[in-house]
Order: sequence, then C-alpha cells, then structure tokens
Amino acid sequence: MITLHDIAYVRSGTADAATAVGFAVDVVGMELLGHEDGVWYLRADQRHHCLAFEEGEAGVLASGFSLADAEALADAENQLTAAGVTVVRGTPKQARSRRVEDFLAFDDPFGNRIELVTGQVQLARPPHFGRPAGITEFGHLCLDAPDVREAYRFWSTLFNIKVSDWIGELACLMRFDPVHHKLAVFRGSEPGLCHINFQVDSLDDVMRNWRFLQERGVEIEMGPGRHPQSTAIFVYFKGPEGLTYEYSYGVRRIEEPDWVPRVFDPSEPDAIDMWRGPTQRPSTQAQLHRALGA
Ligand SMILES: O=C(O)c1cccc(O)c1O
Ligand SMILES: [Fe+2]
Repeated sequence: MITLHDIAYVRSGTADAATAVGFAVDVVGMELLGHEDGVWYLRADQRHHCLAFEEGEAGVLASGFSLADAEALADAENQLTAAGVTVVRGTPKQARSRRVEDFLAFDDPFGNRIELVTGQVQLARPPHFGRPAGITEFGHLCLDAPDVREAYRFWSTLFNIKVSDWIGELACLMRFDPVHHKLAVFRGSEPGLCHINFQVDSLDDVMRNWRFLQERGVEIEMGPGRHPQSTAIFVYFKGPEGLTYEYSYGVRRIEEPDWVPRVFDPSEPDAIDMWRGPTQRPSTQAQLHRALGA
C-alpha cells in the first residue's frame, strides 16, 4: 500500500496567465511567489506553492501528493507498476519546476494525471497574501471521474485512503489523515479538476469573502452553505478558465477508528448544503410520523 503524506499542489494550464494569476492573487488572496520558465507559483501556506499555472492550454495538468521519502517513492513505483499502472519518472528539470526533490506521474483509471512527489519545498516565512482572505491552508482537491465507485476502488486498494462519506454515486470524500477529506471525487463525464479548496480561519472569513466576491462580481457557484459531511461552512466561486475555488471553515476531523462512512442521498436538497434542508429533521420514526401527521 502506498502511503500518501499530504496533498502537495494542483498544476493547471492557462492560456491567459495574467488573468488567472491576477485572480488568484487579487481575488482568492494567494501570494504570487514568482514565475520561471512559463510557470507561475501561487502560495497559500507553508508549501512553496499549492497552485501552479503553466502557460499553455487551459485545464488541469496534474494533482500532486507528497510521500515521505525516496524509498517510499521507489516503493510506490514498484507497486503501481505491479498493479499494471504505467508510471513515468520525472526528470530533474521537471522536478525543479515543481520545486520537489523527485516525483513520478501516472494516470488514474479515468485519465486524471497524478504526481507523487518527495521533498516539496516548504517555506518558513508566512505567505504575503494578495488580500486578507483569512486563508490558513490548501484544504483539499476534488477530481472529476465518470465512475466514483471505481475511483474509490482505485484509491483505496493502492493507497492508504479511506472513504469518509459518500454522496450516493455522485461523490466520494476520502481521507488519508484525520481531516475529513483531502481528496474528493465527483461524478463528471470527463476527467478534470472539480474544485480546489482553501481553509479559512473563521466563519467570518467565509462571509467576508462572500461579500467581497459579490462586490467584485465574481460568479458564486454555491453557498454560503454548510456541508453535512464535513460540517464545514463553504462558498464556491468561479475563477478564470473554469477553475472553481472553494473557501471553507470548520472541516471536521475523524479520529474514530471505527468511523462508518455515511451515504447521503444526492436527490435530497440538503445533500451538499444542510442549510437547504428542512429546519428540523425528525430524528426518530415516531417524530417522523408525528411530523407527517400519521
Ligand atoms: O467539505 C465537505 O464535506 C464537502 C462535501 C461535498 C462537496 C465538497 O466540495 C466538500 O468540501
Ligand atoms: Fe470541497
């Protein structure tokens, strides 16, 4: 089993770097750490970057996950190869472009490019944020895949990944540490990046950001709302070239060794946002009957 240590970055192509980078700094609030050889590095926490824009065609290029060390990377290569997954080792130049010591790349069963990295550069000084959005860290990444169950099978058989919750066949929220999820897969017709999440410091930050986004005329995709799964309060918004960002606050941790994944019904209005549901959910059959006047 391959042990993922953390999420590392999302690497995305952009046909208009000035607009994509400008949005990430001026609207999302990230720090532009610099750019080199057509790659712009955006910082949100101690990672050198968690979002890299690479000049070229718009669209996600890769999602990076960090492993412990070189031995773990070599072992991962062997395990992936043994599982019939085609693995490509990164070159030193490509590793430098990612500010990692070494990495390998492969595609998930749907064509989402995944990179396993070691030695991602970490910076001691706090980020110089583009604006005070209250960002505390790169929280999670969400991929698209046509078959969420198959995606779960892939990740849970090869990696230290557990499912925290399902939203029917629509989504699978997965963890490899106590955070409720750092990897999610949502059903989509094509592989791709569903969204990138940033945790913020308070509920007030979510709401202040929502106001700021509205005043800037940024398209709010959903929220403010509250996810019944992680109980995080969230707002999703659209960036250039279809990149969806999410701020959220209060993601729960799962410390229980006997956690049983729940299955939320995607046809329910409150499946993703519990503030869209009834004000009071009857908690027992008797209450349900009374509520229904049975
Ligand atoms: O945080 C969550 O629970 C969550 C649930 C559904 C979809 C998401 O993007 C989430 O972050
Ligand atoms: Fe999310």
